[in-house]
Amino acid sequence: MRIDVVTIFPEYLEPLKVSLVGKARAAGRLDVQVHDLRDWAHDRHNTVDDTPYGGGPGMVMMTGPWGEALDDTLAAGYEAGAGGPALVVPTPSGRPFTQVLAAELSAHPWLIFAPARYEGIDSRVTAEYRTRMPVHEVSIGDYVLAGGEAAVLVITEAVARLLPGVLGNAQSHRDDSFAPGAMANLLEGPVFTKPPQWRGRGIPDVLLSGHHGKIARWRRDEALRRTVANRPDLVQRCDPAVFDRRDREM
Ligand SMILES: Nc1ccc2ncsc2c1
Repeated sequence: MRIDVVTIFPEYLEPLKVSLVGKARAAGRLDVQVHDLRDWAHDRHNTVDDTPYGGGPGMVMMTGPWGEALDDTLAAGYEAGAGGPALVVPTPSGRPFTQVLAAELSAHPWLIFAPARYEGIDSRVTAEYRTRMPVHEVSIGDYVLAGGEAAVLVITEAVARLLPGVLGNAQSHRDDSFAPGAMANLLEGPVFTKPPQWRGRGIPDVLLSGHHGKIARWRRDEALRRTVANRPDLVQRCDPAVFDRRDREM
């Protein structure tokens, strides 16, 4: 997969050089290119925003720099042999980002991220590029951020870990709270590792029993307990088998 990010804060994307995404880049499974939008703002002040038509607070990112930046980014990607681009626009008014959407995005061979600052990007930009490629407007949640760069980090990590060969232990993403399967829509329960005693706190006996059926049911029960407490909205989406009282692995 190729990822391009066009942003006025390229340094915000430095974390894409470390950890899982950094390793995927080093292994050649992911090619990430970050571009400074101001390189396509040609006035003396490298202006990328202006006041909104119709009035109102804040500033809107202008068509000019974005159009030139996206055209050049597309040309460079095609030149490098990439194909099948999709534009990803992180925005609070976008479709909620979920594991399902992460899987959808991971199916594209090339993602171009256009994180906005200020009040957003002139809507003609997405209208223009919708004629050439899929455009995904994506929200990572209902809170106020200064821009979309943090969302690029979140979306990129969630997508990269779904790419073939990126996760060392294939089991890991099958066990995720939000991955398909019998434990889907259940939050992860408590986890423990050595030492067996820490500040007078031990390990639940069942986890030391070696009884896989009992361990599996305990984990289901604890996951259900946490899901009811923190995400009651997910409970109705759980596989009915999680409520099965028998000691059995699922
Ligand atoms: N403020 C805010 C909230 C969610 C979100 N998702 C992508 S950019 C963004 C910005």
